Amino acid sequence: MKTIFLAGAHGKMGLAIQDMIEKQADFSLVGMLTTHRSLAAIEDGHGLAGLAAIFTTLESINTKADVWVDVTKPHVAFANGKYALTHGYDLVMGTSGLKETEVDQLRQLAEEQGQSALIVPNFSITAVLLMKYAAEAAAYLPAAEIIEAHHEDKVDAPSGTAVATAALIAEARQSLPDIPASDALARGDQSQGVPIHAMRLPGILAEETVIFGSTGETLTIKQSTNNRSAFMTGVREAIKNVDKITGLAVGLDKVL
Ligand SMILES: NC(=O)C1=CN([C@@H]2O[C@H](COP(=O)(O)OP(=O)(O)OC[C@H]3O[C@@H](n4cnc5c(N)ncnc54)[C@H](OP(=O)(O)O)[C@@H]3O)[C@@H](O)[C@H]2O)C=CC1
Ligand SMILES: O=C(O)C1=N[C@H](C(=O)O)C[C@H](O)C1
Repeated sequence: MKTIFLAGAHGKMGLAIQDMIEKQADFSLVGMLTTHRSLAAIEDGHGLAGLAAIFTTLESINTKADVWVDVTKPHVAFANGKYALTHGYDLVMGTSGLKETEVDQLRQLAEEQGQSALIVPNFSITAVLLMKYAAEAAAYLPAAEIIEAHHEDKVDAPSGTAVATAALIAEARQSLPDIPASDALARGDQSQGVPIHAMRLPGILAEETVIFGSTGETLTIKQSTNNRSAFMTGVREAIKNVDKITGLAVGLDKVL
């Protein structure tokens, strides 16, 4: 049996994860961190209220679990991750937007505390495959740009998936592309030398396109997520297998 503490339990991902947990015979949700604003949703009957303890601050938590799953917001995720790793939890961090320095600090904490941590930029299998194929292509095609599109509520940009994809491309390519210097804002934000263009629109959940350019040809790799159910197999596998990680790892592929 895996006991789980869910932070961000009444957001869009949190509610979907509660449903997923309820269907697993070997998972038990023991605690949830949420906000005062979300208490209304709980009163309206959303989620597993009554089956797990609900907390609204880190200081008030008085329960323990094997795994802390975080699907909150970028400005609170680092504090949550630190709390989890220093209070006996393994950590599955789904929240995007952590800074590189924060990831480094969480890695150090996981090592010091003997806990396991998995940061998952994207729980969907198509996104995991897109990142794998993009890294393979980058070894032959160094010039690449990323276009990501998300729903209008997403607070961080570029997306965690786009930043992770850029890191994989940067690591895999053997030469640097010749990107002409430009002050034009429309050239996107660069992450590790890979331009990323971000869109936020109603009607879209999450999409990523990577376009590689070469002499007289291009290669386009694209994935689309249309429903949050696409993330749930990945969340389940991350919870089941996070304890196999030593220290901190990034990417769902590390537990698949
Ligand atoms: N790795 C992946 O595959 C995926 C990652 N994500 C990421 O997961 C995160 C959540 O996404 P989503 O569910 O769509 O966003 P939501 O805004 O719907 O949910 C976030 C929830 O966290 C709550 N929250 C805010 N502050 C705290 C806090 N201090 N403690 C506990 N809960 C808090 C929010 O409450 P309130 O509204 O009151 O502020 C809200 O209910 C985002 O960073 C997103 O990028 C999303 C999908 C897939
Ligand atoms: O906020 C979202 O919705 C998503 N966030 C993650 C990201 O930043 O890449 C994963 C997925 O794209 C959905």
